[in-house]
Amino acid sequence: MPSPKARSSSGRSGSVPCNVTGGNGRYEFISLNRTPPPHLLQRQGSDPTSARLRASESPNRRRGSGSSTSSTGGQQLPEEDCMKLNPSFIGIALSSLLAIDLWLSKRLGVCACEDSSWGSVRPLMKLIEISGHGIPWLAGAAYCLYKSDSVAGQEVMLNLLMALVLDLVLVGVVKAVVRRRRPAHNRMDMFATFSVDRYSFPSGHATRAAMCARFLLAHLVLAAPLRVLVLLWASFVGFSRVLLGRHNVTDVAFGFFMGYWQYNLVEVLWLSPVMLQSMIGHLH
Ligand SMILES: CC(C)=CCC/C(C)=C/CC/C(C)=C/COP(=O)(O)O
Repeated sequence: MPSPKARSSSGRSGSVPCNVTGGNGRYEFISLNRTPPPHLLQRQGSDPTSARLRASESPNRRRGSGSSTSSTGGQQLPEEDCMKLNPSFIGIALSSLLAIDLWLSKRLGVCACEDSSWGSVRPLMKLIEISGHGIPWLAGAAYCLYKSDSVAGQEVMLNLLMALVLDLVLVGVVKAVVRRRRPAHNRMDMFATFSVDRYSFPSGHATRAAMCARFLLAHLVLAAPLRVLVLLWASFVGFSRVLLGRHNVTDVAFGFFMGYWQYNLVEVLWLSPVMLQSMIGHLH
């Protein structure tokens, strides 16, 4: 492996240096996508330093002038070098978004502990947290299913239960795959968590809030003030995750997005009484 210094300045065979010194001792920058001016090409070939560096190249580098190179006006550019020297626009945009996300989330984590600037409202935030937790929702849906005496009511409650379980599974899978750590300022004092809940992307509370809000609006809640209340509740659940320092903003934003689409999946998988009866029939 050539040293980093040698890699950045070498006039290796088949490649164009990022910068070279001109005759006046100043650096001249040239584009990788353009053919270098003849005086630079000539200097590449004759300069004893660059010749020495070319000679010390690794076999890999030398192979770079073969099939895995891109041609630029007769010059061969190793593709790996092009990628390093020209970081992609998407890469820069993502790193910038991530930096803004971390900065904003840290600033908004004003209830992360009791002595934070809004530490006094932490108990209220934790109450909102519990309202979006999986256990009260699963227990509530199971209780309503048990108490419901109409077929329509049982159908809705059974599908809500199925939606809640689906949400836990999907969020668990994404968390286990992405493995993004929770913000450093978070205190891990949440009640009843799975092992994947040490990861923060996406927010399980946000997915549940978005999915349940859509579910309630579609099947249960009818009066306009209650519909507004449901939407406010879902928004507060998401926002409280960042205020408590549990999540970064992007975890919650993606959680809302995922929960919204999860509801569409629930509609596709909707269990009708006829289907249930045939499933029960198959079991017997
Ligand atoms: C019946 C049964 C196994 C219930 C499990 C319910 C449970 C422990 C859900 C976890 C809910 C939770 C803490 C999610 C994490 O939410 P984030 O917003 O912090 O991702």
